[in-house]
Amino acid sequence: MSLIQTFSQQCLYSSYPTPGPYVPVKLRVSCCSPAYPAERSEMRLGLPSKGRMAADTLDLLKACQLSVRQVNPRQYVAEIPELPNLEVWFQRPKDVVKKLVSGDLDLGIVGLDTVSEYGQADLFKGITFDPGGVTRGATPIPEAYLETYDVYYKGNEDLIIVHNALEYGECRLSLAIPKYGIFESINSMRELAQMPQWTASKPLRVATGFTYLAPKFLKESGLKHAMFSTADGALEAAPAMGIADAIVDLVSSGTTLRENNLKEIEGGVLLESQAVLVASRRSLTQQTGVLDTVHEILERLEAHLRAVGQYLVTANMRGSSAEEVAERILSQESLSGLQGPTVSPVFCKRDGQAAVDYYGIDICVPKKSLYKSIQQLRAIGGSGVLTCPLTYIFDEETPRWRELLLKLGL
Ligand SMILES: Nc1ncnc2c1ncn2[C@@H]1O[C@H](COP(=O)(O)OP(=O)(O)OP(=O)(O)O)[C@@H](O)[C@H]1O
Ligand SMILES: O=P(O)(O)OC[C@H]1O[C@H](OP(=O)(O)OP(=O)(O)O)[C@H](O)[C@@H]1O
Ligand SMILES: [Mg+2]
Repeated sequence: MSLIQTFSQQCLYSSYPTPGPYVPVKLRVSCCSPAYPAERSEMRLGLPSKGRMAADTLDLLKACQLSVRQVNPRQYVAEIPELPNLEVWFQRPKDVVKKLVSGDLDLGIVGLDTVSEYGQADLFKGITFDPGGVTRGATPIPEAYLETYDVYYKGNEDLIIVHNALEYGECRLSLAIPKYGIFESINSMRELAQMPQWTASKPLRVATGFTYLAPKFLKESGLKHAMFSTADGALEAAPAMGIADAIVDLVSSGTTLRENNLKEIEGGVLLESQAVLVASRRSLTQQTGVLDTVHEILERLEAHLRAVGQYLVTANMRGSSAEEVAERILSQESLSGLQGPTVSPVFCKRDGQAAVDYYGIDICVPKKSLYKSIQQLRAIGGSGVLTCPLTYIFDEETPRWRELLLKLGL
């Protein structure tokens, strides 16, 4: 698929038909009906098989008591005992998305960048890709592809982001240019687009693995003359090697750009990304059990992510009434809790009757202000302070569940 993209984008978007040093592209296309599989009874969740997201994804699921059980680390299929009738399939992140689009997976966890780049179902409609094909890159694009290309740019709604912020894999997709030479004084996309150097015969050469998002972004930024080459890694070397003028790649700490004398520019961020839970609309609406399973996963994810970094603090406090104790607690800024403190009477027996001298209090506090909260509690008379990390905070309703039902029109 990426070769089809590269091929069509180079020919359509670049101003000249046979791009100089760029490799000829081999492809063969054939028509077929949409590649949805026969109805399956089991649900399938795709997880990254390798790379920086793989371990974090398993860790997150484990923290939600959804541990993945893999009989053999070389096997690509596994299970989550808590979720019956669900198969886990380990795939490369981009293949998770492609298989969601083709209907071979129902759910997946990958970076938003990967969903945005590869989640374009319309490109696949009526086309299969054969990497062993024979057509060469200089061949004119048949009319049918032009139509596909147009549809493709409009995006699609076949994939639904169920949870958009799983709080790992944070990075951004950015355009970067050299700090030196003709780019020394260029600091924004507007300035880059206005440079006189880019013409039909000498377009801006961009190296990127994002052959859908990058051309779309440059086109929208008003950069008329641009062409694209693709590579699988170490893109940051391309400008210094003279292969490209700019790159579009993922950035998180910015170290790789800095070490390679490259800089980001104003307006040059294409996308902010982190891990997301994504589902096929078709599976959600048509396959038995998928929506219920998504509800359970979503509830656990939301409740867990809400609880991350929060501690439950309990203490006893002497007081004349629950209100008086609550007022003392609320006078301290670190002790207001999620919805205010819970204050409950501690009963003791005095002269044969139940009496209250102490109140038990429960508060949630962020880990970073835990010690400060304990100091404040002590200062207002708290004793017997206990703390424990929280696993879940379940709200009355999972906000993203409501959003999902709305998106599905349910
Ligand atoms: N530097 C980074 N910091 C944080 N997250 C990143 C970074 N680079 C990539 N990611 C996120 O992790 C995902 C997987 O990236 P990773 O490099 O592990 O795999 P890949 O690039 O698809 O595969 P490979 O590099 O092996 O070809 C990306 O899609 C992105 O969401
Ligand atoms: O801003 P930084 O923290 O320096 O991270 C950015 C680098 O991380 C990713 O590469 P990765 O490590 O995945 O290697 P790859 O090029 O082989 O994918 C990305 O492609 C950048 O090269
Ligand atoms: Mg990578």
